[in-house]
Amino acid sequence: MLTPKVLPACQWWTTCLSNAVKRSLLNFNFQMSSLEEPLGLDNFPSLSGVCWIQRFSPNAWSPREYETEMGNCLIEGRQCSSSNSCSEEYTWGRKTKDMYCSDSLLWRRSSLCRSRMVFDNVSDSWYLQGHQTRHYHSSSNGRESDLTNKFLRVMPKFVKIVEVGPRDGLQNEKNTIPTAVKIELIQRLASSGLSIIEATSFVSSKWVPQLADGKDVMEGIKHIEGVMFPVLTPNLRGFEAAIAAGAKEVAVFASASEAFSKSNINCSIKESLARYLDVTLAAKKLAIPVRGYVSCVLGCPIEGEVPPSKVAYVAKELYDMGCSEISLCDTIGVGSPGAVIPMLEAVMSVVPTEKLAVHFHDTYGQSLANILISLQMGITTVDASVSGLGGCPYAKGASGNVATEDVVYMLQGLGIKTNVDLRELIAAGDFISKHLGRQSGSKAAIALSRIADSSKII
Ligand SMILES: CC(C)(COP(=O)([O-])OP(=O)([O-])OC[C@H]1O[C@@H](n2cnc3c(N)ncnc32)[C@H](O)[C@@H]1OP(=O)([O-])[O-])[C@@H](O)C(=O)NCCC(=O)NCCSC(=O)C[C@@](C)(O)CC(=O)[O-]
Repeated sequence: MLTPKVLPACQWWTTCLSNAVKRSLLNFNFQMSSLEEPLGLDNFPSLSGVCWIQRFSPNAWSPREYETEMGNCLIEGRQCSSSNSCSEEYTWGRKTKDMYCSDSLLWRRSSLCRSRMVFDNVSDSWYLQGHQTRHYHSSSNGRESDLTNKFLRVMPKFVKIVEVGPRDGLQNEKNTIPTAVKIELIQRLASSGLSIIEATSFVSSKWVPQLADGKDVMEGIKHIEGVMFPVLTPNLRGFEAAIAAGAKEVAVFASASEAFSKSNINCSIKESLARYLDVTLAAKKLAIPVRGYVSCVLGCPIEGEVPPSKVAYVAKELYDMGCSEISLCDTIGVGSPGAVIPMLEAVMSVVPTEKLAVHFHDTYGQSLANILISLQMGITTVDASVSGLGGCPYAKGASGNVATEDVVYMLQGLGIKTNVDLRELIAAGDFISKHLGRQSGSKAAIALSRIADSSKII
């Protein structure tokens, strides 16, 4: 039972909570919506992930100040204990409009910023899935912020996104995409704020016919300023063609798997490295930066497992020959964070972390988790493809790359800057998806397109 002394304190806290929510939400016109539609975010106020975090950080509200002596609190007329047991349990599916505004808002807020909301632990969080419980318990001062910091302090403030859609994305399409469409896609991507967009390839058109118009694409985008347009070059011939077409940055692509190297570029790893040495030497003379890709870092469609030591070897070779950045590619999207950690650890022991990028395909739905763990390990450059376009023609079963929209959405939720306007990016994704006649591969883009006014969210 609550003592008479405790009861007013709790009621006051409940009122404070409700008022704080109302004040903090920019005087929005909040309408209750059915929690039967958990993603119905139409009425969300327009706040970036960062704002949400600042406004709703546990410290901002200092719930511990309102905790009862007994560790109990009466919320909305129900008594719950700090042990997370509650006399009445509700699943979210069973929640209805009867829920109080504050409850609904808290759930919505935690849902929107779920990736950023790292609190004490599940039982101490603002929202308790499956429970009506709302207890703002803190047994030791500053515990929430310590834990929040523990997870977030390692995160970079800025992540550089390398957009690979026009190259990695479109190289795999069955139907040829008109050059004009490629150029417009690149223009739209550049308008969204992306500053590095891999534009095309200078490879054999017999091998990759979809990108046979590389020269024309380069011609069509040469007026775009402030954006780097690296292109793929498999050998010196490709490098020379790329430079003649106006390329200011190129990329070479080796593999950590012998079988994939043979299948993709028709030579062994050793032979490919010799070719790339020619490219990097030629590039050095022209002060052209060379990006190096390592494919199959978490598995090969032919060989299967690929040891981290092999990945580290190829990455170091590329780095030593002068590649300014090494992108580690899970070509078939088979890896999960448990595999990313040892792979990155091996590569980081031979190549400086700041020279590394990650490149995930989303075949098994692991890309965002893999990116998150990579960021925690110090990576600050992420490859992505608008609308999740992509796949390698020589890696059967590989699905598209992680969608750039999903990456930007996650990074925004973490309060990490990218300089990318998500709305413009989604518009670019819509453009190419419509052209290809299929739905976007970006979950964030699909979800946001269903919302009447997405400007309230992003
Ligand atoms: C490497 C080669 C050229 C070897 O190709 P080849 O057939 O082994 O060797 P070749 O030297 O005999 O060349 C064959 C023909 O291509 C010509 N050729 C030769 N070089 C070029 C060139 N640069 N540009 C245009 N044409 C070229 C060459 O002149 C010849 O023409 P032909 O005499 O028969 O008329 C070929 O295997 C090739 O082009 N492979 C490219 C494969 C490719 O682009 N794969 C997709 C990109 S990699 C990828 O997707 C992975 C990545 C990066 O995204 C990361 C990931 O997720 O893993």
